[in-house]
Amino acid sequence: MSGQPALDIENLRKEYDDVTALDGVSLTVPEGSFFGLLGPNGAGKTTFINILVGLVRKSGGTARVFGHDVEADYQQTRNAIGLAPQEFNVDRFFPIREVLEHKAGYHGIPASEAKARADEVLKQVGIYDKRDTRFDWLSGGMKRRFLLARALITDPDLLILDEPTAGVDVQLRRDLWELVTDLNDQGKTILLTTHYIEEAERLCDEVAILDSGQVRAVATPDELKDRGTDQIVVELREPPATLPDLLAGDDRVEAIDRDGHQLTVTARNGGLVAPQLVRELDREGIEIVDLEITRTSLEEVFVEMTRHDDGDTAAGDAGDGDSDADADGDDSDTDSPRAEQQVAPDGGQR
Ligand SMILES: Nc1ncnc2c1ncn2[C@@H]1O[C@H](COP(=O)(O)OP(=O)(O)OP(=O)(O)O)[C@@H](O)[C@H]1O
Repeated sequence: MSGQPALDIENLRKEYDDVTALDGVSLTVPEGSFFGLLGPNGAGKTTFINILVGLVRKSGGTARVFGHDVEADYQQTRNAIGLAPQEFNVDRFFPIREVLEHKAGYHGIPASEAKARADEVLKQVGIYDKRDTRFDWLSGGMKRRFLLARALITDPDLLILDEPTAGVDVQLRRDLWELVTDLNDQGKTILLTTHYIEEAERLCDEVAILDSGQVRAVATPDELKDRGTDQIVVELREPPATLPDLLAGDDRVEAIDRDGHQLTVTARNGGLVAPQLVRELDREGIEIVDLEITRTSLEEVFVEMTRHDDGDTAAGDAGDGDSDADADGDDSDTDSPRAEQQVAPDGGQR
């Protein structure tokens, strides 16, 4: 335990010519947490990650990883992070165990230990029997597992997973969820970016919603859902022609609509409003036949928060998992990353 937050980000900015990718992002990610970074395409998630791993130089603000400044203390920062990127930027010509050994060597792990470590992480992600296979020959799901193995080779304290389940089938997604949950239980801090809202909801203690380079909210998935509105739909047996004034003065209630025998109440915290509604109807002698509460989904809250004035929302992005990030953020892989600039270990730009 370092005693420092895994991420301590203040007023982080990044401009690419006339595009502002990060517009004053401040965030704290506690050590040991499972933190989600959600945002529509172009929100700035990849830029944020690339700054952490030294692939993109920030334009302003500060970013610290377990207390290490990402630029001044590049090597310590980089050694603390394991990144599983979206793109398959892997050396395709060597057996995957060798790829892992090279990467371990790059991070200063002696050759004698590197092999054992490579075997260990391959077993951990369930592809040990493929150790002598080239990356290109792995199935899509195994490739995702391999990226995770590569991120784990240095036993990092912070694991960054950039769309780890993009394009994988349901079974593998569940396997990967189990794996990363175990890693988090073992003490690793996890930063996850995802388009799958269900994934964030299941896995994350806390999520930040990033939109147009700004943090719109940081909260637990449940807290975010509480910000949305729920619907309480009540079927009444013999309602009077005119209903009494229900839930008067309750500022959680946004609307009450009646359609024949059906009453629909739109309210925040529907689960808490419903008992009051039942009491009031009972007091008025109006019998309830059926009552159903539909909770707002995290996806609805997300769409609402990232809705733009032009009507463009993040909704179309949910689930497509398609992006063009391309870096695992160190020099140990031969394929060059799509970074606009790279920050060298000495803090200069490559
Ligand atoms: N190297 C670059 N040069 C110029 N503009 C860039 C560069 N990289 C990113 N951008 C722009 O910065 C903004 C943020 O992009 P970024 O890739 O960080 O978003 P993202 O949230 O990761 O999106 P996605 O979900 O599609 O991966 C976008 O407008 C993008 O076009």
